[in-house]
Amino acid sequence: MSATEFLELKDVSKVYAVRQKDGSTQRIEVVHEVTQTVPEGHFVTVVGPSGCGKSTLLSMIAGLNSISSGQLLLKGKPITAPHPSLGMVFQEESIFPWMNSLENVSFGLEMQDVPKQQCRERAQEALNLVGLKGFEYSYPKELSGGMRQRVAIARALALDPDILLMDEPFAAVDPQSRMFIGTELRRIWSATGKTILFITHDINEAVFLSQEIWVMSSRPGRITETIKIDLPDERDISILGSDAYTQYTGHLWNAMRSEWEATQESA
Ligand SMILES: Nc1ncnc2c1ncn2[C@@H]1O[C@H](COP(=O)(O)OP(=O)(O)OP(=O)(O)O)[C@@H](O)[C@H]1O
Repeated sequence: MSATEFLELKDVSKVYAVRQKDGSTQRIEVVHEVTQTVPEGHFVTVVGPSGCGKSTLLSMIAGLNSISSGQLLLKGKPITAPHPSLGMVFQEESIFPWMNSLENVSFGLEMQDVPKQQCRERAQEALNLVGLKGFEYSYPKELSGGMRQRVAIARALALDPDILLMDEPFAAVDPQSRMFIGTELRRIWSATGKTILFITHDINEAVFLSQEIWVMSSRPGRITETIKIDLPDERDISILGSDAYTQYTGHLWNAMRSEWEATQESA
């Protein structure tokens, strides 16, 4: 399989029917003709102003939302419904408060009728991978926000997806912890070789994490720029002071400012 055949978006658009005061519906285009490819094993981040259609784009790739036109292909096959090869991690904490970490991570596997013993083994492996060995029997309220999100990542990884879709997964984590959990995510990504598609509002996080950043325009969301991040693969927080890092964040701030200004003008 050539790299371009892994995840392909060809002229993908999304139109929502938005209910009006008089009960009628108005068709609003939210995503406009997005054509992009994600090679297998890549880490791609989507940034753009609030409401530009980032989550809509991700939910279409997850098969949770239909496309209005265009083509969306994973390994050459159309994505039409949620699929086990697509793992999702959301912004809001989605782990169950009444289950401990091991039970939370096992849950998805049990739903797929994986034998109980195998569920526990795979859940334990996933928890080890996200650095939560020793916290298997802790309940969510006994973990920090960052640790709870790592349980959510472990739950997605335990299902061994081809691609991990992450919609602002660290939005509720405090800024300092966020950079550390970002370092953890890079380590998990290197260890598993998974393809990751990540959404964030945080420019520093986008540059720190990614190999490639897609800048989305204000609604209807188009990809206005694809930025390759040519920073060393081994990234830790020491990179934050480097000239190259500062240049990328500066460039991204400017790109985002133009899009933000466009949202204000159309408001
Ligand atoms: N099911 C729906 N029906 C109608 N409109 C919707 C629906 N879901 C989202 N929208 C609208 O589509 C637009 C894009 O929403 P989306 O959540 O994709 O944007 P976003 O870029 O992820 O926003 P944010 O950064 O604020 O999370 C918004 O104007 C939103 O109101």
